[in-house]
Amino acid sequence: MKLVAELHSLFDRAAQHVDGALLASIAKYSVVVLAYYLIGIAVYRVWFHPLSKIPGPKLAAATWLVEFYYNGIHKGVYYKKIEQWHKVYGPVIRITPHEIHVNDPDTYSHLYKTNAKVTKDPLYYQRFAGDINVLFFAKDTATHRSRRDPLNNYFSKKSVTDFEAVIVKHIDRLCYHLQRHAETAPVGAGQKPIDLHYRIRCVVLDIFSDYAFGKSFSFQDSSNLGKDFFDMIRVHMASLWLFRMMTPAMVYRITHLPPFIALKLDPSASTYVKLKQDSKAAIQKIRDNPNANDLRKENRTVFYDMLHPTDDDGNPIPAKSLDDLSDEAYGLTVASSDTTGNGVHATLLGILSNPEVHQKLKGELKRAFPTVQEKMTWTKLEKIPYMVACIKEGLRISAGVMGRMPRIIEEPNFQVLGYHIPPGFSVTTSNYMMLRHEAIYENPHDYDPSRWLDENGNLHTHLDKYFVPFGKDSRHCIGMYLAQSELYLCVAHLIRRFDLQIAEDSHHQSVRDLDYIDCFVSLAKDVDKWSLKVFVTPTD
Ligand code: HEM
Repeated sequence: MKLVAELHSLFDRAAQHVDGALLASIAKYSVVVLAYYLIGIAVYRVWFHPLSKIPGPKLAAATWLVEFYYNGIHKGVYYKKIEQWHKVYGPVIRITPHEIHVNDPDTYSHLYKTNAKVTKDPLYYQRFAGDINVLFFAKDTATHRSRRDPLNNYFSKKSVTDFEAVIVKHIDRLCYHLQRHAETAPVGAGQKPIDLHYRIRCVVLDIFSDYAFGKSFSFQDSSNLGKDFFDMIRVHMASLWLFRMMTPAMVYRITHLPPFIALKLDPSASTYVKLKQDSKAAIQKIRDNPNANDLRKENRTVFYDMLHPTDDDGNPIPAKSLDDLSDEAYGLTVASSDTTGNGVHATLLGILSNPEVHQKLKGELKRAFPTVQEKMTWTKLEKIPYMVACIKEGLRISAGVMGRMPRIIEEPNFQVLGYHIPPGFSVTTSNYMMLRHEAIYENPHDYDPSRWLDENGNLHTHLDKYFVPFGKDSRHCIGMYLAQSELYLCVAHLIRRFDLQIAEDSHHQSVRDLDYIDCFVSLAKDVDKWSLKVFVTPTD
């Protein structure tokens, strides 16, 4: 009451004359009012909020600043903090004022099933990119379906298999560069190691750009191996945690500034601006191609189909604008790059740092493909149990999406391990924790393909229920077949065609050393420490 009376007298005085002392008083009282307001909100969130009974650190329940501290300031380490909190507070914890994190395999299956009554949490997803018209960020089920349906067919297993020749063409290019490197000098007689870090990621992007636009970025043959692009993703992803503190409208405006303003404010945004401009130009070219309607099936691209969408009965429906399509292109390019790149990286590192695994896989590949000229296909590779086990283990360790995948609950009676979660609040688990859960995997941080095999060397299926690198619900990865075919073919070609030997000055000597950033896609935490340097000898 005293405060209210003082504010009254303050406004009375303000009405009579404005002077410096008065302004200072206004500022002082504004700060006091704001402080009371913030304390009030924090008290409400911690003790009176519908989620107040959920265990967890009080500070994280009171404010989003805790998440910002670990992810924004300490560069994406919140997932590690959450993992520690689970050890202290149990499998269900509150990690932001409106979000519950669960570390329990059976809850994962309950939350991420195709018919679950949940939607992606807009507070998490849209705060990062604004309300843009792309698949990844679609909020409600109807919008999501309208964005996913035109793409589904294109990313089916059959479509990816039909595209295999192009995938292999880009992997052959990588093998060509390795062959050339091996010719500089034999191992032990002056050959320097070659770093596969960017080379692997370039293959992935060259394949994706060919798939999406019908024209490859050809990063493998560029002088800096696409480094600008990958650096740009890391800068963009790191800034996302700052965006989360803003409204979607503000984020949209920042990420859609006219290029000349964006470049003035931040010259390092040039790769982002260029990528958006290039993809828009590529899409425009497909649109304006006078022969577009005559394009043969095998020449069609993702964006050809998106420019000519049809409804379920095959009738044409209006296409998205060029700006929206270039946003979609950006989203798909980012979603496909480090996820798959890290998968190949972790799988190779796991194999090469375990001599027994390396020899066994090489032996199996030699048995299935006796000469290096023999054509390897994804279908044939999937028939080799040890190969499948090696890829599964790489996908498990690299986890694709390191951060969480929050879903808003719509069911009125949603229960998680005895806690009631009211509709409208957000529940999440993490693929990283699920794929390294101690109750499911023995020595979960080790690369061990044998965990996927029975005593006769055949694949067993009893862990499949928990194997979720691509998610499980209706929002599961649309690119999962493309990613898997790249992984199988890239790893198999490199292991069958070369003897690769990790150099001692390669930063990582085992998958345990790989350190990631908490985000939509798993990014290398400290990219300078992610070299994968190898000596190369071609095999007969
Ligand atoms: C090893 C590689 C990959 C892994 C492990 C992976 C994993 C995932 C996961 C776990 C999700 C669900 C994310 C969430 O709910 O927040 C997801 C979604 C998605 N992924 Fe992937 N991904 C990979 C490669 C790709 C590729 C190659 C593409 C390119 C087309 C892609 C495009 C997408 C898209 C568009 C979504 C959103 C789908 C939707 O909301 O309907 N991903 N991915």
